[in-house]
Amino acid sequence: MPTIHPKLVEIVVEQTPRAMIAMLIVSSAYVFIFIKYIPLLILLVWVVFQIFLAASRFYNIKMFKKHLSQQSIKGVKNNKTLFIALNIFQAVMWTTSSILVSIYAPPPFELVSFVMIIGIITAAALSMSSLYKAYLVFFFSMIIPQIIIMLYHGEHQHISIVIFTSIYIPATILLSKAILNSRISSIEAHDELEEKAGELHTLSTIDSLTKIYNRGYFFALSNDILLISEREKKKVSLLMLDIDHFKKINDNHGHQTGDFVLEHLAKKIKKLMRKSDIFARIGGEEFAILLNNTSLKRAKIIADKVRSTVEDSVFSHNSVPIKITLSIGVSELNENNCSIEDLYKQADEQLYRAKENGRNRVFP
Ligand SMILES: Nc1nc2c(ncn2[C@@H]2O[C@H](COP(=O)(O)OP(=O)(O)OP(=O)(O)O)[C@@H](O)[C@H]2O)c(=O)[nH]1
Repeated sequence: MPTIHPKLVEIVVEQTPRAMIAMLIVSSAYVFIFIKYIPLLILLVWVVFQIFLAASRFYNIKMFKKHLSQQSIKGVKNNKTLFIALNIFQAVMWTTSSILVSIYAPPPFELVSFVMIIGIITAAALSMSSLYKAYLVFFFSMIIPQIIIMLYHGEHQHISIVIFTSIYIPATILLSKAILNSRISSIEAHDELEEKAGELHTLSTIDSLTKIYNRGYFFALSNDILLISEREKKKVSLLMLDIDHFKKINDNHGHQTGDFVLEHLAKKIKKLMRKSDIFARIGGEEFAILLNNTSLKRAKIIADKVRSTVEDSVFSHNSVPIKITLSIGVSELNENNCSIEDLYKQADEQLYRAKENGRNRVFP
């Protein structure tokens, strides 16, 4: 059985309170028109039932909303069943109103009552079409008794109305189906747009090989973090990491092995980082880590931990063991290095020194 899109249910939930208010207005108009003819006690009982029904529907909608937000499948299913049951009850109430008119009011008031019911059914197409089956149940529970009442009166004008109603039935069903289809298309378009936006966000922020942040996003994110850290007077450090002699890995084992090493190195380093650290691939075999709330002294300890972990690791690709080392440059946020570009420039210079001093080391 196909499941109904939760957004369709949400539309019904949103529109029902408005439909209920309209229903109470029509009920008041009915009382105002027919108080002259229908005995007060009967009318009072009818009104009490209508109010009870409105309260039950409001309560059901409230629970519907709650279960939707809790994503409770069983709760939503129960609310949907109750929604249909209450609509049938509502149809019974309006049929009763027409029967009362037929009994107590003089002709042609049965026609006034008929027009009122047709108006309710048409307006309900707007609020209920999203739950199409529920609308069909409501539609037929409302229209069939009306046809029977018209046939019961049996005059030429009543038969004429039944003839027009039989044309009106498929037209209204088509109208409600069209409303449903247009809502489904707009929901689908919206979902597709959200999905595309998500994909675009990933493409613009994540490096496709290593699945960590890319250069552009690293600078954008780091800029924001530096602004907050400066305001809160917190220390921030930057590590620039570069694989030593990476070219040799590509040359000796092939580009695919090089890619494998980059991907698994990123995974290994990520495990060593805190959630608040910003880890990114800056380009080629170069990575950066922005360490939040971390002094230069502490950053050097972290850098050396990363360096020694990588030195001790073996990256096995197609049963070929690959060993690599890292050179790491470290810089700290201070009055001379106050932008991410300054921090990056200084860490890059320190990285150059780490390379010059023999590689597989942290500088300073
Ligand atoms: N497999 C693979 N290799 C890459 C990628 N990006 C850059 N490289 C390679 O990384 C190597 C970098 O070489 P170099 O800049 O000479 O640096 P290095 O060999 O690591 O030497 P040092 O940095 O001086 O220790 C080049 O061979 C690039 O082709 C990539 O995405 N995948």
